[in-house]
Amino acid sequence: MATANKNLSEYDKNTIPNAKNFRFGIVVSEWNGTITEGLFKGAYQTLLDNGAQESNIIRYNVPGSFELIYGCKKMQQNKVDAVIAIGSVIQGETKHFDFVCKGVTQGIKDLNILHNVPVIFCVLTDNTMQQAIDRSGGKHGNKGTEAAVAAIKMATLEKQSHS
Ligand SMILES: Nc1c(NC[C@H](O)[C@H](O)[C@H](O)CO)[nH]c(=O)[nH]c1=O
Ligand SMILES: CC(=O)[C@@H](O)COP(=O)(O)O
Repeated sequence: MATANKNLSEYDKNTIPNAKNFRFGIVVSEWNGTITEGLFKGAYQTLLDNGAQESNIIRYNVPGSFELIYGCKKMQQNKVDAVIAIGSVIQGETKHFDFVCKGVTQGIKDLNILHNVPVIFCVLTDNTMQQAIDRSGGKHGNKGTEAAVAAIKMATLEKQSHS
């Protein structure tokens, strides 16, 4: 289902475990900063809305989405229960968009395989700035909200897998 048919900010609060005992890391790319800050605000507020404590949310900044891989690897070492990787990649004139998107996708996938701390993919890969605006608090909602819900669910899964 395309995002256009599903608002990214909509979720059933009754299906979300309470996050009060979890620690979260959020790694934010500085490229397209107005977009990534919107994504961060959505994710941060959703974590708080579902019981997370401000003192249990750690933020790192990295220059661009490609550096999310290293930043998330370091965040995984912070005794957090889940990591959210936030970036905004927007198509330019060249194929660089393809390499950045593929690189960060593969890198975050690898981190989920190599370490037992889930890393949530909150990286917008848009053709235009308007598409990014629409998905970071605009008409299609906020992918940061979606990512925070995923982070809480995956932190819960990881905890259950040890019990
Ligand atoms: N064009 C975008 C980039 N490019 C920068 C790379 O992510 C990386 O920081 C650079 O290649 C140095 O390693 N990054 C984004 O996040 N968004 C873009 O649209
Ligand atoms: C995703 C990118 O790296 C891209 O925005 C850079 O723009 P360009 O392809 O015009 O160099």
